[in-house]
Amino acid sequence: MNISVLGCGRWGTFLAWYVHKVGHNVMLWGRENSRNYIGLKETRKNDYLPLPEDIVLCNSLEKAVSFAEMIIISISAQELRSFANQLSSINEIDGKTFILCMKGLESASGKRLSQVFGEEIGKKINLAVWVGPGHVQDFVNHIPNCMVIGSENVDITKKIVQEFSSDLIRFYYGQDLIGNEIGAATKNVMGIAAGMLDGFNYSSLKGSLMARGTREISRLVRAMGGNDITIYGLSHLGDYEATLFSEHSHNRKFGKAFVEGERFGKLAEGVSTVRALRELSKQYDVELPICSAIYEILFDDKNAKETLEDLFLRPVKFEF
Ligand SMILES: NC(=O)C1=CN([C@@H]2O[C@H](COP(=O)(O)OP(=O)(O)OC[C@H]3O[C@@H](n4cnc5c(N)ncnc54)[C@H](OP(=O)(O)O)[C@@H]3O)[C@@H](O)[C@H]2O)C=CC1
Ligand SMILES: O=C(CO)COP(=O)(O)O
Repeated sequence: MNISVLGCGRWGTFLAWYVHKVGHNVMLWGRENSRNYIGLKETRKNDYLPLPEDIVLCNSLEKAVSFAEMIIISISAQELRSFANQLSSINEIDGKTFILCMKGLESASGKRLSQVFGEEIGKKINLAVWVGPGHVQDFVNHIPNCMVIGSENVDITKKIVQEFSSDLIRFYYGQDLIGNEIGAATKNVMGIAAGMLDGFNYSSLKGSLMARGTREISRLVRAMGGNDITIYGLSHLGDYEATLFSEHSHNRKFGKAFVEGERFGKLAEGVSTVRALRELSKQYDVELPICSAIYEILFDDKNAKETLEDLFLRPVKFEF
């Protein structure tokens, strides 16, 4: 099958490498002036992997769209609305299958990425999300993982899983798009919290963070009409090792650098997601103590150590 991947950063380039490895013809799109794109064009590699010669690099969106039956998108979540708007003017998108491989929520509205994409595209397309644990560094070293693909159409979910399954990635069919998207986005906020704990030498608290983080996000998912058990699946709890504990996680590194007074320059999606969560917490009247603490530390200039320690001063309550 012909597959295009739109976005040639860390994850997009990996996805192109992966779908090529499982036997597809692949076109990888990047912006003309992108440092990532130019680097790949010049050297056929990036910091993570060598790009096989028969993956076609291209910077025409029209060409990338018309080439493929399935189109994977992996760009920064906050850019999805304007990018989808650009895509919507391309006639050939009708009837194609789009797969969002990103973990975020629109920060101003709290909307899920499939909602944002659907609103802007306004054409008849198939839409799915592909999330769950996995770092490029592990996959290229042949370390397998499990991930989840979900959509509102189970036939589409099954078709994508069939095309992309391999002994490197075992997929599960997602059953709850709300839970999978909220779960994938919010694990990054827990990753930032974990990085802060690491920065304060409080790493032993990450077990508690796992227990209480899943609990508060599952309450949100339920209020939004999703299934709270989804949060204990691959998109959220299943991604904690790769985020809360991994040396590769950008979100964890961001949180650690933040409390150490350093700057972490790479994309940490949890920063924008925590803004979205403030909005969702109000919209659905759900208390999100850990997410609120991270918001106050990042955006209200609250003292990080005191704010995290204040979580211990909350009234005693039943665990579940
Ligand atoms: N296991 C998983 O499912 C993983 C998922 N991810 C997710 O993938 C997404 C991307 O992360 P990552 O690859 O690390 O980020 P990077 O910063 O490495 O890449 C982001 C890419 O988005 C592109 N981009 C940004 N804005 C636009 C725009 N307006 N139009 C077109 N392209 C744009 C950038 O372009 P340019 O090259 O021009 O800068 C860049 O290529 C995130 O949502 C992240 O959470 C990441 C890792 C693992
Ligand atoms: O989603 C990921 C791992 O599954 C990547 O996490 P980071 O963006 O924190 O590196």
